[in-house]
Amino acid sequence: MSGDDLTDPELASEAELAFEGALRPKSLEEFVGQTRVRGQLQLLLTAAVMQQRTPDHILLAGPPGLGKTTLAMIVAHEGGRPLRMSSGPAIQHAGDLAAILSSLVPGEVLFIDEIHRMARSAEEMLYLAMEDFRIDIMVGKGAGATSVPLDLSPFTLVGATTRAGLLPNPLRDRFGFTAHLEFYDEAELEQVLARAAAMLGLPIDGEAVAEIAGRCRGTPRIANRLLRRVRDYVLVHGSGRADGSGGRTGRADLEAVRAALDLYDVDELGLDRLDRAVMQTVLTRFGGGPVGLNTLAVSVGEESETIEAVVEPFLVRIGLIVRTPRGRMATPEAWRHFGLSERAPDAATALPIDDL
Ligand SMILES: Nc1ncnc2c1ncn2[C@@H]1O[C@H](COP(=O)(O)OP(=O)(O)OP(=O)(O)O)[C@@H](O)[C@H]1O
Repeated sequence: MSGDDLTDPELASEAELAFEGALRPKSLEEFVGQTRVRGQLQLLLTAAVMQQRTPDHILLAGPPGLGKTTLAMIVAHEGGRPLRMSSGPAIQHAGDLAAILSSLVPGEVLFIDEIHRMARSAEEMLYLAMEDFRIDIMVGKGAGATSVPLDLSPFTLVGATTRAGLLPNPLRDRFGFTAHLEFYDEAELEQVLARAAAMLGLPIDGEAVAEIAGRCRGTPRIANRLLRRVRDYVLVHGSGRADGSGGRTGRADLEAVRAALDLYDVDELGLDRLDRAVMQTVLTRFGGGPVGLNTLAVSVGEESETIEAVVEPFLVRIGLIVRTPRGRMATPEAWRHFGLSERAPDAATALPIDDL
């Protein structure tokens, strides 16, 4: 994994998936942060148990790596229900969805990740399934085609999306509850990291934990990933102390964290190359903006969906960019962070991307 990939909340290698699986909290109580969402979910799940029915359908919205899959697993686990996992891109025809829905057992939790990427025909089938636990299956073709109703077992749909705005209203309205996951604050990330370090058997200093928490884009997935790189660093070099007194099995200290994260090009705000490229484009090529999303995406050679769902929410959150009706604009803080003084757009004097 390169330095860029290290802070990409969407990427996850197989080894990382196994590692994530081991670190996933299994209950709402163990789940760190998102206090409001946790309270709302707890109420919804408890009420369903008291009424002996399947919980309402749940939509989890928010940037990648904040715990949507983990929460879906918890919904199943807390209710002692089986879990079926699928994803929008895997459902390209209504038939794909019909096959899944018709094989659900009573009370099963169906998790559909990236639900906004499901085929339109499947989406329409889902409306009836969510509302009446029923689907209509088309048999035959052309004039002779007939629709045959099929009853389904009651189930709970947990949909996850990084782009709630892309879901058609009829689908969004059929979820009984929508949870908007927020980036985690540093105290919460410190808890995530301390828990993960303990599970990895990695002794780590408090200030080292705080340093990682400040550089992981408010995202537990990145926090855990950076922690793994720090663990590697300590394993190979010992702790970061100049005198090497940490030894090969040393503690992860502040020096080790700084050395490991600098090695992977993760700066003190957690910005990676793509973030920096976006900021540089806004600042130097467009004089601080406003600049439209598509122009920005083309300028940095990235898909606008990635800029909108992954890069921008974080840059907005840390106050480097604001969204205005006319486009994205850099804040005074952005000019300061990049050591530039505000000036008019001037393509001729734009810095090459590698200068930042
Ligand atoms: N609140 C939390 N407390 C502790 N660990 C967490 C929390 N949220 C997420 N994690 C950790 O972060 C990792 C990523 O979480 P998860 O896969 O649930 O994110 P996601 O939002 O579903 O991401 P994606 O949309 O990319 O699938 C998991 O391994 C989990 O251990």
